Amino acid sequence: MNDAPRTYDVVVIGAGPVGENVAERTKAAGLSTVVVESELVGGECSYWACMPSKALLRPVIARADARRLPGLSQAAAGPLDSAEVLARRDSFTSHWKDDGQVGWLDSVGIDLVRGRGRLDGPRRVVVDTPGGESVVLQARHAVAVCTGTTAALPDLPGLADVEPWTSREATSAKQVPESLVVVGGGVVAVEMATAWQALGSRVTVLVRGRALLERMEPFVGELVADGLREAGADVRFGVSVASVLREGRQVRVGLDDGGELTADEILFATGRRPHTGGIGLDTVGLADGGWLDVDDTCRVTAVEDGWLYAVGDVNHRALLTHQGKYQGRMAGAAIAARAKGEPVDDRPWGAHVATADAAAVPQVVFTDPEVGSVGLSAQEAEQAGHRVRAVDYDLAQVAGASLYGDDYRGRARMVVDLDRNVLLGVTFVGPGVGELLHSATVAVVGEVPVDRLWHAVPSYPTISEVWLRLLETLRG
Ligand SMILES: Cc1cc2nc3c(=O)[nH]c(=O)nc-3n(C[C@H](O)[C@H](O)[C@H](O)COP(=O)(O)OP(=O)(O)OC[C@H]3O[C@@H](n4cnc5c(N)ncnc54)[C@H](O)[C@@H]3O)c2cc1C
Ligand SMILES: NC(=O)c1ccc[n+]([C@@H]2O[C@H](COP(=O)([O-])OP(=O)(O)OC[C@H]3O[C@@H](n4cnc5c(N)ncnc54)[C@H](O)[C@@H]3O)[C@@H](O)[C@H]2O)c1
Repeated sequence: MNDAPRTYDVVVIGAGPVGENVAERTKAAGLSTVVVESELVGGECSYWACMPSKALLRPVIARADARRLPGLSQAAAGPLDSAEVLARRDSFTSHWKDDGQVGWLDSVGIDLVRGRGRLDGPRRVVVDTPGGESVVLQARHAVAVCTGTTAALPDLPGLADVEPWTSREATSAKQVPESLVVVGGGVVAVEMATAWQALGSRVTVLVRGRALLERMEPFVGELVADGLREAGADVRFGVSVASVLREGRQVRVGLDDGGELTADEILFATGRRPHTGGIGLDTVGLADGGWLDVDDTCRVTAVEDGWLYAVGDVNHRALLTHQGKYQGRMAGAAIAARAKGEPVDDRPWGAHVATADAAAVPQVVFTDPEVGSVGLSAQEAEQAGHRVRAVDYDLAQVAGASLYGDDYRGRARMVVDLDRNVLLGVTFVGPGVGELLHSATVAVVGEVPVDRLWHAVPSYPTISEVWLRLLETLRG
């Protein structure tokens, strides 16, 4: 053990997208900063989540769009070249090598210590390196825990022997299984079912509840389920896995309704758990393995003296890369302000708080049809005590949408706060809506009065004209 501590202003544990952003902000503010990483710099997002999944999905969605256009549909009628799709996916993960991201850390002057970091009392981090050494890091001002999440698996006897797919295998598999069972009805389930079905697997989706994407507006799950079924997937609701057994190359899956399935692989897309086990939380008075509660500057509320921050997935505010990076920018700025004795602007929407986490989290789901949503659903808004009106519009009635593809199907909803005359949430479902979402995010975050939205004129003939139709529907 190398006991002599190396002292930095800021120590960041975990170099995923969020840890990188915290470090970038504190370093840019003139604070010496070190990041600790146990696997690959860039984190889950770069190698086993956002990037590989979207690289798999992009050709799937492009082909689906092409198939809706006479003159092009014939050319897009054939199967995807799965080898080419997987090869392009591999290039987007830099073949699971992090040299590029390490080069970026070097270029901005952030130090990297490879190994598993753990807290060892206030402001002190011990890193167990791959070479068996221990490196001690002492923070003058702050430690930021940015260790993310791992897949949560259900407690099924014999599950480990089956070697199930998690999001890691679903995004990095080198071959297309002939058949795949997907368990879960969340974002990972619907995106990965979309990808592997299009790449040639026979996909069965097992949803224990009654809908897909349950946290979104109810019509979202219905349209995504229709899309999956039309693509050939078998989507079943109200069914859970009761047993699993690997027999040769097949997995035998017993269902709680007495049914049985066999498939080459089974993917559990059943949520996430925090990557906080064994990272020394107990040495600073916190429970091992839990989510970390933070204030709006991402400072851990239960720790004295305010030196510990938890940023990104690990604080459970919004499990999304863009939202975690936003938290990273805010927390990094707050750490720097506090270190320099400067005022911290922690009023809502201030320079040092992640206010949007509660009011305006945007998310795009890359299925066919795509989904884009921001802010509160109508049900969430009502439960929060707002007096709201949900305004719906059939996207097929928008000229730009019908030009986008024949037999266009989609829907839009805006949730209007009737007392303040602003939008609390917006949801779009339909081909090509992902790039539309930021207009809604700006409207919600900016609390743009509905009367002023009338002056934001959408270009003709784009899908964005749905904004005008929603306003007309609201006015009656
Ligand atoms: C299949 C899938 C697809 C997704 N797609 C999207 C998407 O399209 N858009 C989107 O916004 N979000 C997406 N997400 C969510 C996104 O991946 C996460 O929100 C994001 O990765 C969180 O970033 P993070 O930095 O908090 O954590 P992570 O990316 O998990 O990074 C944490 C890092 O900490 C390291 N670490 C952990 N423990 C230690 C330790 N003790 N010492 C040192 N290092 C440690 C890990 O090795 C890792 O590198 C997806 C998730 C999945 C599973
Ligand atoms: N495009 C994107 O933005 C994107 C893509 C993928 C993932 N993500 C993020 O990653 C996070 C994780 O996604 P996820 O889909 O793994 O989690 P999730 O929480 O969104 O969905 C989990 C699903 O599994 C089901 N489930 C949980 N336990 C189960 C069990 N024991 N048996 C059967 N079903 C069970 C739940 O009912 C739910 O349908 C999400 O918060 C999401 O925001 C984002």
